[in-house]
Amino acid sequence: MTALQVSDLTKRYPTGTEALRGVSLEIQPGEFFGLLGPNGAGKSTLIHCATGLARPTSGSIRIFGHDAVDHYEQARIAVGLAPQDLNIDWFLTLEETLDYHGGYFGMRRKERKERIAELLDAFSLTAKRNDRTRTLSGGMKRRLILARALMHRPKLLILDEPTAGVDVELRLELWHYVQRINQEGTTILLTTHYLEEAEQLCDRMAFINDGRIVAEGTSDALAAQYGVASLEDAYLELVGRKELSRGILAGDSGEATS
Ligand SMILES: Nc1ncnc2c1ncn2[C@@H]1O[C@H](COP(=O)(O)OP(=O)(O)OP(=O)(O)O)[C@@H](O)[C@H]1O
Repeated sequence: MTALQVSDLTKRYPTGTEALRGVSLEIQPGEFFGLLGPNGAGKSTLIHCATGLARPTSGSIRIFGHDAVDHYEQARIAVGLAPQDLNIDWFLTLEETLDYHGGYFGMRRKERKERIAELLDAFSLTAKRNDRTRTLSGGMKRRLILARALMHRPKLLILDEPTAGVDVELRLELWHYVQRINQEGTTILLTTHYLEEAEQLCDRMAFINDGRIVAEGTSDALAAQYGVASLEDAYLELVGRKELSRGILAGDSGEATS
């Protein structure tokens, strides 16, 4: 069964913007799949449609066979979302944050308690379990976001630019965590602006531009499709060299990609 099946999806916002113009995509169980594209390409809109935060104008989305548009409940249970923005309640402790999330997804008290202990340990957060989330460091907040997304044992984890604005050390640490989650069997959809990140983590990826999937495959296949030597060159063919000169492909630590 396909983990995520998006068929001919369109999304027109009330403003008239056509954010998605017939997107079709399939991600297989266990895959680590990257969605790459410039600002405004439609990545967040696609994620919002797949997580029930936005309603597509037309087309269909199935998550492990469950309709994610009209009968969302089963599909929603199969998905964990780690959003780009740190949308945490700053007045809750770490344990409460995970506990409320588990409760929302219908987990029983005993199951929640066990899962919280397991996740706090896996993400090296046990010592902080009774602290309020606002006292955490940036890296700990990112790890908590990941732990919360995994709390209800989703089969598909969606990571929306998980390392945007983080330093190199934390980026490597987060890569390590998400690779392990994938190796343990969770399917992952990652959006990122960092080509190095996509190359390190993803089995396959797709380029999205102006609401359309314009290329799809492994890093090597994408390069071959554009007749260039690397993923970076293929991406530059897609977005044009202007974006690179504005620094969008460079990490926050200042490491340049060309
Ligand atoms: N709620 C909204 N109402 C109207 N237009 C929107 C809304 N959300 C996004 N858009 C528009 O839809 C298009 C796609 O935006 P989207 O946020 O999906 O792109 P993105 O690829 O995630 O970009 P970024 O990399 O900057 O996050 C853009 O033109 C954007 O301005």
